[in-house]
Amino acid sequence: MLEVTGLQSGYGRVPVLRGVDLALQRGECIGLLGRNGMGKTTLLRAIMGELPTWGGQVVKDGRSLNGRATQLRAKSGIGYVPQGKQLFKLLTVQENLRMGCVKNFSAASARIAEVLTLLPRLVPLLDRPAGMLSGGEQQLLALGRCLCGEPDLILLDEPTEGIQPNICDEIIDVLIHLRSEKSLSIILVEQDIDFLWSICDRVLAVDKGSIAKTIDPKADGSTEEAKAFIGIEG
Ligand SMILES: Nc1ncnc2c1ncn2[C@@H]1O[C@H](COP(=O)(O)OP(=O)(O)OP(=O)(O)O)[C@@H](O)[C@H]1O
Repeated sequence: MLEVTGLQSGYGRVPVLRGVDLALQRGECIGLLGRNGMGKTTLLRAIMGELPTWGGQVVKDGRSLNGRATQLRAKSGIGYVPQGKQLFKLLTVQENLRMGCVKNFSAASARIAEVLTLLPRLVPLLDRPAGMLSGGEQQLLALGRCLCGEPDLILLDEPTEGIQPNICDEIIDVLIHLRSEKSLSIILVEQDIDFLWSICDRVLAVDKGSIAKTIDPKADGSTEEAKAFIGIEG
């Protein structure tokens, strides 16, 4: 469903992605792992069209997305939950969810109701400004807003950063459910190896703007391999 070939991108005139290749099937989850500044966020942003494609191709469901604006990529079924969440802090939870209904605004109420069945913790918070939620609640809202766009592929950038374990578990449960019930495809940037290993079919190790190796989470010694790659002892 997604094929990225030879993708090059960066900031200003500074190259970051130096020819990234990856392919993702429907219902598959791949993780991106790597040390700080290696290009993981840049890769998600380039797939989403927030950064220009300098070389290579991003193809979804057989159609090239090169030259297509972020909004059109969202309409093609890609959802993005950026690091730092980028919520509308002064708008309520309900209004933020409404803003996410990019595919079919006229059916927003029904879609929001559906998303709230997956994220019931947001129900009592619907009238509260997003800026007055806890960090974990904001993360759930960011995921909920993304799901309101009815994506079939979501790009998640460090969803567990700085949040409590119980909310991490809720996020994992929702992702596992959507993957198995709706064949949602996921690209997940995460530093938390347990999280990656709980959900990913493959983990791609990103180094200096390209994919250095592919790790099979089911293989013996794979967590040690991952820790060695990002420089964690033990
Ligand atoms: N807005 C920006 N303008 C210029 N350079 C940037 C910008 N954002 C990131 N960079 C640079 O691009 C490189 C890759 O950054 P990126 O955020 O993709 O790394 P990352 O692998 O996601 O790291 P982290 O784990 O720290 O989030 C880094 O050298 C970074 O300093």
